[in-house]
Amino acid sequence: MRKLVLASSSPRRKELLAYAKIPFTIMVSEVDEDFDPNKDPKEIAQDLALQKAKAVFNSADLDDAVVIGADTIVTVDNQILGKPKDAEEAKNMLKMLSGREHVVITGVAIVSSANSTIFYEETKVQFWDLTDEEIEDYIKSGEPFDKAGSYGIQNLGSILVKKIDGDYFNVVGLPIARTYRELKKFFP
Ligand SMILES: Cc1cn([C@H]2C[C@H](O)[C@@H](COP(=O)(O)OP(=O)(O)OP(=O)(O)O)O2)c(=O)[nH]c1=O
Repeated sequence: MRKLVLASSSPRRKELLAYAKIPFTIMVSEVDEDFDPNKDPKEIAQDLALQKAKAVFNSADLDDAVVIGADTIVTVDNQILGKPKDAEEAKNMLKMLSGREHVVITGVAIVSSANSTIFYEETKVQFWDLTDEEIEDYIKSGEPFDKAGSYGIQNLGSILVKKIDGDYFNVVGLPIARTYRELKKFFP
């Protein structure tokens, strides 16, 4: 049986991939997540996903394995919001997102020795108007810091969200239904 490897340190991705009931192991390789902000966000998310998957694929004797990597970014006003560096940046991001719609893009790369697949999913998310106090309280919870756009829809961040259009799991970090369909092609 071919081995599936998740190239991710994200506990959310581990949980979501487990839903598909395909056994997998986790291996993580350091990838410098710098990107050119002038590039198309869809390309950035897919490029970073591919870099993560390739870094793991090339780091060990994984010739027969299938490696999956993903990257999630938030875009609003043609700006790309990654993970906040500090509370100030988290505050600025949440202020930008308050009362309006933004787009969450997750790029996914599935790499094997014979062939690879790269795709993305996008989900529109609309936030309620947020008061300064709500933003401060949310930052104090610590939740924004390891998340693109400074929020996590799956926990306390759920109370910021008015509406979503698209795959919920894509926002959390892995569009699992589409990913499952693509993965099945590697495990006929
Ligand atoms: C918008 C949003 C993002 N996120 C998370 C998903 C990703 O883990 C993170 C974006 O960072 P990523 O760089 O995509 O992933 P990561 O660094 O956490 O993990 P790895 O690179 O090892 O795979 O933001 C949520 O958990 N909930 C949300 O609602």
